[in-house]
Amino acid sequence: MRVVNLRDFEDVAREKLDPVFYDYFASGAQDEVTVAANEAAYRRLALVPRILRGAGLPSLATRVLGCAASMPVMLAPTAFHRLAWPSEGEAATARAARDAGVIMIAAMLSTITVEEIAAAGGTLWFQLYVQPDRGFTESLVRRAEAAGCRALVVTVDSPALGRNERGDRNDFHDLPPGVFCANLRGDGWSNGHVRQVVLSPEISWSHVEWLREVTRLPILLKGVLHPEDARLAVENGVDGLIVSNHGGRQLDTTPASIDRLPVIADAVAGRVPLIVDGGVRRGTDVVKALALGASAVAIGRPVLWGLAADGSEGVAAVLALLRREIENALTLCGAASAGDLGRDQVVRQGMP
Ligand SMILES: Cc1cc2nc3c(=O)[nH]c(=O)nc-3n(C[C@H](O)[C@H](O)[C@H](O)COP(=O)(O)O)c2cc1C
Ligand SMILES: CCCCC(=O)C(=O)O
Repeated sequence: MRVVNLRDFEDVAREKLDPVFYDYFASGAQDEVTVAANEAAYRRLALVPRILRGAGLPSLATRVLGCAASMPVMLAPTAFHRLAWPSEGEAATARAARDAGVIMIAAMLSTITVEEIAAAGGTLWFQLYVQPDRGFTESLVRRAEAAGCRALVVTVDSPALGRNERGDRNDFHDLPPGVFCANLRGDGWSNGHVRQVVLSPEISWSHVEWLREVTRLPILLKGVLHPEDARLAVENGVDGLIVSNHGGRQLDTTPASIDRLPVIADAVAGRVPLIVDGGVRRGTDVVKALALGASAVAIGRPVLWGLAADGSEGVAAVLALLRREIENALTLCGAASAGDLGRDQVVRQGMP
């Protein structure tokens, strides 16, 4: 099959993957209402182009929290890349991100260590699930710092694991032999013993305060949907927010993340950069997010589809396709760069 867009990669990946792993990647919580809503919401938004602005070819390069990126797209943290590409896992993803000049947010639940991911040499941020064991959490932060990660992304939408019914039907509750959460096999643990990740409902703002003292890295909160939480985050010294519903994998029936972006942009009023993820599949989706106040978007599943299809080259192809689409959409919008878009260039389809 000839692959011409991001959705085509999902078809290729579905053919290649063990159906149980495919379901793990594709699925969301319960009825998957939010999974569908994330993509549907972009389709309900319409782009209003400006004309005759002589913008020339658009520049996609940007900076987020001091990190240069060749385009306003980053790799969302996703767990268990060796389920998609067993030989190399996240190392293949990291090479593609490096070569494309985009920021990769390495998941704490990666199947090779953060040090091994960092060896690719690209710009890396580290995603953390705060563990009730503060000593262990701090040791993960120190490892991420030492590996050269440039920001800490604290996932805050997971006080418990979402109810994944495809996983239940498939009885998928353990990783296959030889695949494990490499960062959780810490020093002092007997060979082969891997800590269990704990998703704790006790995580609170006090942990954010504590992390603020533990590290000088910029801290982003991932999974913010309420404007009051966005305000509290800024008050608590957080440096950036990821507007996200975890790709519809945590609380089902949450709103589409792109529909929350404007209210959160109003709440933070430019004080910290916003990244949005969930359902971004087209260059036009990226342009809509930028126009509505995002500094960048992040993509989750499309990266996994590229990885499953063709390893590092598959991820590279996904990023190249998206780049071309963003360039095309910006040009057709009359914009010279991401910053050249106005909020007035996005309206609800069917509305004046
Ligand atoms: C298979 C899979 C694993 C994920 N693992 C994590 C994770 O470990 N930590 C995290 O913060 N988010 C995780 N996410 C959520 C993503 O970071 C992101 O929010 C989501 O995938 C964006 O939606 P999209 O897949 O529609 O692009 C995961 C998502 C998927 C699909
Ligand atoms: C225990 C968490 C699993 C990783 C994750 O965040 C996801 O699958 O969405």
